[in-house]
Amino acid sequence: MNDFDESNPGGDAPCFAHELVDGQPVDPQQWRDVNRFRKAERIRLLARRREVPQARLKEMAQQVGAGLDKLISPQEGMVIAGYWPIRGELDLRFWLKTAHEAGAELALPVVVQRNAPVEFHRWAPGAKMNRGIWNIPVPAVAEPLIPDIVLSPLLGVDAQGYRLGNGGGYYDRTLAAADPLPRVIGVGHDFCPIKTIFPMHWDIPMHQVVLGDGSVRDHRP
Ligand SMILES: Nc1nc2c(c(=O)[nH]1)N(C=O)[C@@H](CNc1ccc(C(=O)N[C@@H](CCC(=O)O)C(=O)O)cc1)CN2
Ligand SMILES: Nc1ncnc2c1ncn2[C@@H]1O[C@H](COP(=O)(O)OP(=O)(O)OP(=O)(O)O)[C@@H](O)[C@H]1O
Repeated sequence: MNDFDESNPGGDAPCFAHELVDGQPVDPQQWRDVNRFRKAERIRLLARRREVPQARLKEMAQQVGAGLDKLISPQEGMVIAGYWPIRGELDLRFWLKTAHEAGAELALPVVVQRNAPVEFHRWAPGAKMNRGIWNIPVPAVAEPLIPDIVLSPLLGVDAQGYRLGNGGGYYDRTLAAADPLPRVIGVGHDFCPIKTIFPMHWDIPMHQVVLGDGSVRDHRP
């Protein structure tokens, strides 16, 4: 396109070859490049996870639990969303159980519709579960709750606190629709950090991140 072409003083028609995400234009070529990078990183990090022995996964979960203890004082009236571990994610159900015993209410993410925000449904340790989309276990009784705190499982996290997840955009959509924004605490393995995920306008940085080496990072107030 040449806006200064004298034979075409009005300039070319503006380029509408943009896709809209959340009502905002996204340059398709940039998104293609970023998507390719994220895909490769997901594959690398998932492979890395698969190499971790069970005993080390347990150790890392304990470390994350200790980190969460420094950040959160579970109490009555507090709603904490955890997750049911899949694909080598850290199993923090022991920590959730303690939080529940301290009076906090718990919830798990449920994909109720593809490419839409997730809902958080009430859960307690031992509750009856069903298989949801992608076979992820979800509470058999669907009682939506609004969490104050969301523990968000990471595949990767960048230096600014942006999350690389499974690639469905579920947490991003959920947080974009949430008002007020809950406190989002990313949790993951010690090898999750990457330099940048090349954040796009819909990516929302997490408040804090706790990793399997016991580290706790603050990213936003
Ligand atoms: N434990 C846990 N529960 C969770 C999440 C999570 O990351 N961890 N989610 C956090 O978002 C939601 C589920 N997100 C998911 C996103 C994509 C895929 C998935 O399998 N994607 C396919 C390709 C995409 C497709 O088929 O449409 C794949 O990876 O092969 C699975 C879960 C809700 N529950
Ligand atoms: N707020 C939003 N509204 C509409 N689409 C969105 C929104 N947020 C993300 N998406 C879409 O979701 C897709 C995946 O996004 P992204 O790569 O950030 O996934 P992710 O955060 O790794 O996945 P997940 O949250 O499921 O673990 C992108 O194609 C993006 O366009």
